Amino acid sequence: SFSYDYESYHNWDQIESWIATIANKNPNLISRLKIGQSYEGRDIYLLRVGKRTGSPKPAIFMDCGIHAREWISPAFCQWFVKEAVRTHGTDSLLDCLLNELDFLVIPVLNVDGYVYSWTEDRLWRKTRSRNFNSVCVGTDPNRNFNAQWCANGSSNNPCSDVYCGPLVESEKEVKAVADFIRNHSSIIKAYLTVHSYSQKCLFPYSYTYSLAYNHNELANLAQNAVLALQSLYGTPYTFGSGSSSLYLASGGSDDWAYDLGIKYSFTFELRDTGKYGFLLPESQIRSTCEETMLAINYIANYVLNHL
Ligand SMILES: NCCCCC[C@@H](C[SeH])C(=O)O
Ligand SMILES: [Zn+2]
Ligand SMILES: [Zn+2]
Ligand SMILES: [Zn+2]
Repeated sequence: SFSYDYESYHNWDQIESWIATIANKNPNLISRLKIGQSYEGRDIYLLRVGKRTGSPKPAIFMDCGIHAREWISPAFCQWFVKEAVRTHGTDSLLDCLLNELDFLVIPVLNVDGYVYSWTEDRLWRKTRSRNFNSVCVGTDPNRNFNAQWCANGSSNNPCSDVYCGPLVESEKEVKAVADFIRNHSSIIKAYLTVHSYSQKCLFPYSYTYSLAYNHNELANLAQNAVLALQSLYGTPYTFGSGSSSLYLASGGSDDWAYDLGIKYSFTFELRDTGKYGFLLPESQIRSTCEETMLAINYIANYVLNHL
């Protein structure tokens, strides 16, 4: 296969050409879709990973790079796709899962923000949409979904890093992913969104302290996913509902997907717990991705057994 360094961070140009190449090289396992365009006109790509068996298969949706500065997130989505290719035909757990499931992977959702974090401001979080009558740029895409939009845990100040935006789904990136999920909600059985940092596995709700209707199931699943993750290097993770184990946050993608009816919905906060924070060294990409694979595979296997 073509050479690509999965243990270093890549700029958008490199990731965009990786997306094209990995799909072209593996036509029986990967197809590339464009689900929309960013505010600044860049393409937003989705990779459908799974074996073509003719019949439509249940799918797990996973997005990376909602927040620009969280570079370990796109690194993980690339790692995941690489592992699907690498283990194809080996009867690995992932290979077996891919007999029955598709993974719908968005390597970088907030492409404009990602580019900006490479070129101008490494710690940028939001989109790069221009705000009417404000000098401040961008909306927090993870406060822009239609889930108790702009309530507690978000701000209506365009200068805030948790600015909810002028309207629900005001961001083209958010609208693109929400439209895609709405249009495929019958096959999407789980929603996963990958962030950093704080080493947590979170599930709904973040917009309220009320418990999700399958809270106990989600808590057990999160606990076991975290145990699987920890089994590799002992990296300590915590888990729980977003509101209880992190903070109140309205307008989130996970809560929105959950209320749409996708009952397995998780937000992963990858390494670390603050030593490097968003600036996780490249030397930790491999171990972070390897341990996270165990959690994702665990959840996927559970979902497959609970369709
Ligand atoms: N729906 C919110 C899930 C919990 C918060 C996740 C973090 C990731 Se940086 C955030 O969006 O503040
Ligand atoms: Zn295979
Ligand atoms: Zn984030
Ligand atoms: Zn985070």
